[in-house]
Amino acid sequence: MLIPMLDSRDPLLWIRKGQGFAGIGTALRLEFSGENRISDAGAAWREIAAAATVVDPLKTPGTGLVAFGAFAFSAQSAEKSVLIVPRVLVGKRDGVHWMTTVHVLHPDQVIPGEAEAGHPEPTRSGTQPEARAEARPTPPMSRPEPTLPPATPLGSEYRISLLPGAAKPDTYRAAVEEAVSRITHGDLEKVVLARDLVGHLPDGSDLRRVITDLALGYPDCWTFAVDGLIGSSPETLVSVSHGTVTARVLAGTISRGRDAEADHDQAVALATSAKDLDEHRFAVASVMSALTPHARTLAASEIPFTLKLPNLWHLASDIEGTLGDGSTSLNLIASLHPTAAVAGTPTKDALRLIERLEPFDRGRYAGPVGWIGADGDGEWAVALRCAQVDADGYITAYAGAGIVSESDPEREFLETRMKFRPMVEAFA
Ligand SMILES: C=C(O[C@@H]1C=C(C(=O)O)C=C[C@H]1O)C(=O)O
Repeated sequence: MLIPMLDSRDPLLWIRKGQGFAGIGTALRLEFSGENRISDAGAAWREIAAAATVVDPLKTPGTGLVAFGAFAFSAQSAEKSVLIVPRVLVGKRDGVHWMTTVHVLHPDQVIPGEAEAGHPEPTRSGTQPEARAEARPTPPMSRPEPTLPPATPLGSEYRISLLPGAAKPDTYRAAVEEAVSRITHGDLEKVVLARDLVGHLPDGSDLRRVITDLALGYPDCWTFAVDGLIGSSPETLVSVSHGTVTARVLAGTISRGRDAEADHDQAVALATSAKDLDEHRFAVASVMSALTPHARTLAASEIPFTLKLPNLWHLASDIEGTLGDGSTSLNLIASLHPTAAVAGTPTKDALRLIERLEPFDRGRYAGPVGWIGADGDGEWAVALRCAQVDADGYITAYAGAGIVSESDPEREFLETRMKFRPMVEAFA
């Protein structure tokens, strides 16, 4: 496992289905803010990648020079958006294991990203599968075996309650009611309204405990930890690999049933709910229109499917295409963010209403979180089912729901409660 190697208070992680990578230490940290935070990051990353000497014999997604990123939802946010290049990255994908070390030769310049392949897993078990040996780079054979960062035992257990923050339950219900009336008046079609829960992490607490719970409990989600933003998101904002672009749009939610039959009925109810299909349609349309100018081919599933998670069902659509304009994954998220799944439709009106009705700064909640490689490929999720843990230990978790004309304040409140479950349980 990668998690035991992480820093206990400042972990860097990107993992799904047991595959992904862990970052240790910081070689480079870049901060961005304001309207152009994502495109500024894209431009900065192009320069860094162009100046770097990368030794990457593996050429697997995530080998070579990689930056983790987390971006604020709003242009007005006080929270910084970041790109972080770890000093050491340990990765695992499709049976290949690697370690990348980064040396910064000049403060304004990152130089070599070296991927060392075929390294044994931290829990050494003797013989190694052949795939790993084959992936080992040949020259220079004389290079010493890289030493993996040590795995350290997890710190003692703790239990933290997350309680309503700036948006109390009644404030939230009132905000939903107001949004429904604005939608009914024709001011906009959909808005996603969130609320917050807060808590405090005692000194010396090991955040790897929370991350382990998330990774084990939500293996099909992207479990991430970037600059204190920790969570397990089911929603792929965009993934780019060798010219192929994919996205998974989620919008429309229902609770799981108590037994198999009730659970099946819930999935059918969701798949046939006019309200949820409406919400979903807006979200797919926003992703399709943002990606279309960059794609040579692009297609979404004909009808959404139901995606089962441990805490709920979602309506989901997968989108796939080929890139036509050489965009990097950061260029694409600059076009995509914020989608109608987390903002609403039309975007500008939805953002204005969020600003007015949510009594807190979303920070990086609902913003893009993920990674980018030197070639621009990368994987980005929408930062959902997450919390920001700041340097003083203050924790803020967020969850929202898409409001359309048929929305009911109590049901939307209960939906946010379901969405909080991963974080509430991981801290409890
Ligand atoms: C806004 C959130 O989730 C988004 C909203 C959904 C909905 O309204 O049904 C479903 C998935 C996400 O796109 C959240 O988890 O906080």
